[in-house]
This record gives sequence, structure tokens and C-alpha cells, in this order.
Amino acid sequence: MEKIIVRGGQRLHGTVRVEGAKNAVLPVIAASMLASEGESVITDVPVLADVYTINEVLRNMNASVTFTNNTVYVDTSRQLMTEAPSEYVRKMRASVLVLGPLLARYGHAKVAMPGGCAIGSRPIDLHLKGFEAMGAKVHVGNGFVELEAEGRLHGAKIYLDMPSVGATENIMMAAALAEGTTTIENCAKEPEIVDLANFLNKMGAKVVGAGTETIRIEGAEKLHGANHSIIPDRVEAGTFMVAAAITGGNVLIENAESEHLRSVISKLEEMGVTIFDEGDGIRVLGPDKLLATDIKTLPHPGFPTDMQSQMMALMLNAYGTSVITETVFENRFMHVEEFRRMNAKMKIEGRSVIIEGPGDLQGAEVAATDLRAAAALILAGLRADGITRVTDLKHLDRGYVDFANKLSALGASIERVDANGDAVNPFAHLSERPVSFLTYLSRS
Ligand SMILES: CC(=O)N[C@H]1[C@@H](OP(=O)(O)OP(=O)(O)OC[C@H]2O[C@@H](n3ccc(=O)[nH]c3=O)[C@H](O)[C@@H]2O)O[C@H](CO)[C@@H](O)[C@@H]1O
Ligand SMILES: C=C(OP(=O)(O)O)C(=O)O
Repeated sequence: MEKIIVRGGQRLHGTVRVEGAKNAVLPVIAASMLASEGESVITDVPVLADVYTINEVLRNMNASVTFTNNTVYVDTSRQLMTEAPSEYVRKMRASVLVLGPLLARYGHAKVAMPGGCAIGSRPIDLHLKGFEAMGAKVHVGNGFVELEAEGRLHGAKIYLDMPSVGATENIMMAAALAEGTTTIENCAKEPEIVDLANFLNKMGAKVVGAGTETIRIEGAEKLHGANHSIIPDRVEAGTFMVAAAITGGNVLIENAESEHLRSVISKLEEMGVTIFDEGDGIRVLGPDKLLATDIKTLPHPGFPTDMQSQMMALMLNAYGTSVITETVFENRFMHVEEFRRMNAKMKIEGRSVIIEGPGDLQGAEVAATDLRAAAALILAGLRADGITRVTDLKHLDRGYVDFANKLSALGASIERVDANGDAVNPFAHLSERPVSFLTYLSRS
């Protein structure tokens, strides 16, 4: 089994560049299926396992998809199949984002029902209620969800019980080809929602209000392919901010957008970290002594759940009592047990974790429980005494491009090795060799 081996104690310094956002590119590639003519050219695409998975989903439905040089070319002008291949859908929950585009374009869509995962049960009831309001019939059974509509979907007024990112995206995509106007109230306001709305508008849709709590979409009769570049990954940027902070380092994070990271920046500043905009990025200076703080995860612009475990690694090294409250996912504390293997002192109380710091973190063999936990354990290893070995790297590769090498370039003592202890770089030339990457992932 592959491992990342980290020797703690190096201060990070230098420059790192963040990639396009995973959580923006997946819905954008799904949305490209709405085009009945022309090619979509999507740039600044990160070379991630999830991108290969969504590309395979589309290819298996008869779309033409090419991924090279961080650019995805999608042509969906020929007739698509409306059932997504379960083999790939099961690898990634974001595959449910094909439902909205297929339903709107063909009046039919079928995918394997996504199950729960390591961070919670993750139902899709809000997506389905939205489709029903627009005229679709929903059948759930035998492990599948199937949607049918006679003729075009119609516009509807939809109120989301909670501002779900995926439901907002799916409904927005379906509404882009529906007859009439759809409003989504109490919708998600994440930067990735705005990026998707911008792409839809380039395809000929009329979407207004993205980034606020009400989005209005006037349906178009047809949409065409468009060129679009993906926004920077705010979670990758936040992860490198924590890497600089936890090691008392000095790192310039290029291509990071501070407007998307307000809540993270504010909490890091409370902990004593110095942060300022520089050029097209953010400079982060870690203090000698980190201070405790509290965070509560919330929908944007609140503190992102996708940064919760990385902040936990930081708080383990901060002076005082820190409390993390997770309100978005009911089960996103699996990494606590792994941190305990590293001698972390923390207590789970309901949806909160109480951390007494600074602990005396020691290197240990730990397993990634989800993709952000993978990064968080590596971050903890950067500061721990001795050697940390992190396994289950398939999670990491879903969301971080070349994480170990990027940290190594900043001065970390880190390497990725295979079962024989030989160095590996799974990302070398990947964009030219998607199939071998998928093979690699299924092995790791
Ligand atoms: C690919 C992608 O963009 N993933 C992100 C997206 O996931 P995702 O879109 O799955 O997250 P949601 O915003 O939908 O989920 C938020 C909460 O709403 C609940 N819920 C959601 C839909 C629904 O129909 N019913 C329901 O109850 C979920 O169980 C969860 O408790 O937003 C999450 C919250 O910021 C991030 O952690 C994920 O990284
Ligand atoms: C939870 C995440 O992603 P996904 O919704 O794709 O599982 C994440 O990016 O941290």
C-alpha cells in the first residue's frame, strides 16, 4: 500500500500555486451536457481523480471528452444516453449532478442512488423535490433514482430547507432548459455556485442572483458549448495556509482568492497568523505561538466544513482550549481517532470537539478517512515529533494535486512511497494518461 511519510519539524517557505477548484469543475463538466451544439472548453482544470471520474461518466454516456494540459474539451452535440454508468457513479457522490442536465435535455435520467459516506448520510431529497416542482416524476428503487418528465420541465418557485450546494447546482442546471422562470430561495451562496452560473450564462442561459440567497433562472430553448476557466480552489488554498501556519513558515499562495476565504482568514488571524494579499495570491506567516480559538462550520460565507479537519490539526498545536462545532455534516469527525494515534488530546461532545492544546503530537501510522482528513493528518505530521505515515491515499488524490511534492518544494521533509518503499509520483504526465491513472487509483 502506498504511504506518505512525513518527518516533522521543518518550517515551510517559498511559493505554491493552487489549482482550479474541484468543487467548481465537477458541476461545470456536468453542465456542459446541456449543450446540444458546439464544444465546451474548460480550462484551469485540476488533474484529480474526481475529474477523471466525471469525464468517464460523460464518455460512457456517449459524450466526447478529452482532458489534456489542464483543459477539458466536451462535445455533447450527439445524442447522449440518459443512464449514468454505475461503476463510475459509485466512485463519487458528485455524479448525481448529471441528473439535472439529463432530465432537462431529454426528460429522463437514471443514476445509482448515492449512499452515505465517511462524512455523513448525504441524502438528495432536496434535489428530487426541486425536480418534482419542475414537473418531473421521481422513482427510487432497486438502488437507482430515475426521473421522467413529459415534454419540457417548467419553471417553479423552489424553497430549499437548507442551502444545499448540490441541490442548488442541480436545480439551476435543470432550470436553464426549463420553460419559464425558476426561483431558488434559501439557495447555497458558495463561490462554486457563482462559477457554475457564469458558465451557464456563457452557454446561453439567463441566471441572475448567484452568490445571494435567491437565484432566478429564465429557461432557454437550447444551450451551446462555451469556454470557461475554473476558479481557484479555496480549500486547497486554505490547506496550504494551515501548512504555513502550523510550521511557523512564510509561504506565498499564488492564485488564492482572499474574497473566497474570509472566514478562514479571520479564524487564522485570531490564532495569531499574519495574512495579507500579495500579487495574485495570499502571503501567510505562521507565528511562533498559535492561540486557541473556536469554529463552527456553516454554509458559505460561514466557516467551510471542508476546512474543519485541517483547522483541527492546527488547533492541536495552539495554546488554550479550542472548540470545533460541525453543523453541516453529522459524522465528520472520523479523523479524531486518527489524531489520537498521534497522541492528540481531544474529546467529542455531540457535534463538537474540544481540544486542549498545545498537545505533544507524535508521529504515528494513520489512515486517511476522507479527503480533507488525509490533508489534515499530513499537516499534523509536519509539526509532530518524529515520523508520520499516512495511508489510504486514494482519498487525497480525489482532491489534491501532487500534495506531497508541493509541500516538499516548500521545504517539508515528505515523500510518497509504494509498498516497496520506492518513491512514486502518481501525477507525473497524468493528463496524457487517464486510463493508467484510473488503474493506479483502483490499486492504491
Ligand atoms: C462536489 C462538491 O461540491 N462537494 C461539496 C458540496 O457537497 P454537497 O453538495 O453534497 O453538500 P450539500 O451542501 O448538499 O450538503 C449540506 C448538508 O445538506 C444535507 N442535504 C443535502 C442535500 C439534500 O438533498 N438533502 C440534505 O439533507 C447534507 O446531508 C448536508 O448535511 O458541499 C459541501 C458543503 O459545503 C462540501 O463539503 C462538499 O465538498
Ligand atoms: C466532501 C468533499 O467532497 P465531495 O462532496 O466530493 O465528497 C470535499 O471536497 O471535502
